[in-house]
Amino acid sequence: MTLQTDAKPRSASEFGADALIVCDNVVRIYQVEQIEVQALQGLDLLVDRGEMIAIVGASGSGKSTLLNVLSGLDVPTAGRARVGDWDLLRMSAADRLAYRRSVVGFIWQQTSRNLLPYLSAAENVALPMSFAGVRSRARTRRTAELLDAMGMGAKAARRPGELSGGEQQRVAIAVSLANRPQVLFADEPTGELDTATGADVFAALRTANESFGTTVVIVTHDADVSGQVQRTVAIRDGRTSSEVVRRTEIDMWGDSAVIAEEYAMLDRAGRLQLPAEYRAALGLRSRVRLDLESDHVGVWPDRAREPHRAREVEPK
Ligand SMILES: Nc1ncnc2c1ncn2[C@@H]1O[C@H](COP(=O)(O)OP(=O)(O)OP(=O)(O)O)[C@@H](O)[C@H]1O
Repeated sequence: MTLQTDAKPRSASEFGADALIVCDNVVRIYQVEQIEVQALQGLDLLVDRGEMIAIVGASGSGKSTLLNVLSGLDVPTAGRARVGDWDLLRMSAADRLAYRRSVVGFIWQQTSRNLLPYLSAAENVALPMSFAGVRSRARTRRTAELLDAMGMGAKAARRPGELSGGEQQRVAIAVSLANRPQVLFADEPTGELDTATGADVFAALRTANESFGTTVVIVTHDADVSGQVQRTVAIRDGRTSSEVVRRTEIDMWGDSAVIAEEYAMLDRAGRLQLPAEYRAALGLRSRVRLDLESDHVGVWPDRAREPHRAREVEPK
């Protein structure tokens, strides 16, 4: 089987050695007739076990491609991608099936795509356990536990067509958790829902994370969702471009406030992308001057390029 390549243990210095999900310089190129489309252009991403994160980005930035790679549906062209001990570039077809069946769970935006319409909610949840050979009594017990946790215990006998969109998504989350996956990937899980129903589905994802210990990765355009997770990773042009990290601070009067800080991503070669608005505001172009201070690095425009300076240094 697949599991991490060579029998060597991961060295502590390896990029993301302790992370559950590691994308290291991942490239995915699609060939459409004679044209190459670079959907992922050297993407780096680390996700720790137990995290719940959101991935955001404009249309075409590579979010779906990344989810397809991480969920084992697609294979990167180059780079390194690992989830737990599974090397996503070297899996055989049989490994891929086992990986998709028991290591990862998936929630699609289209509610109808997550459930079989002719089975009840309980039968939908039990099905992946049947495929995995879980015995009948254990299956029944876990099905009830999951549907209760998702607030769907009372509607276990209903078919998807007899449930609202939000209820279907909550059953879908129960289905995805059936075989105790390490990670749950959700692609716009609240995209088809109104705000209140979306909040219920987000609460169910939080239950999956907090009560079942599942790491949750959500691709979303929904600012409400991305504002409620500890970390939001932004993707631009097939790379991670920035992260917003949120933490709760309690002041001396005991009042808590969520502090959100935005970070730019520094890749392993030390490269950093400055936001376009910063570059425009200071006229930063091809060359900048760096100053190392005791607690930060200053980035300054290239003075030699300013018109009056340029004249001073122009050769006669
Ligand atoms: N199967 C494919 N064949 C060719 N090009 C593709 C394929 N899938 C995606 N692409 C291209 O790769 C780039 C990234 O697409 P991707 O679907 O990952 O973006 P996205 O961020 O998920 O967008 P959206 O938010 O619209 O779903 C786009 O330029 C897209 O046209």
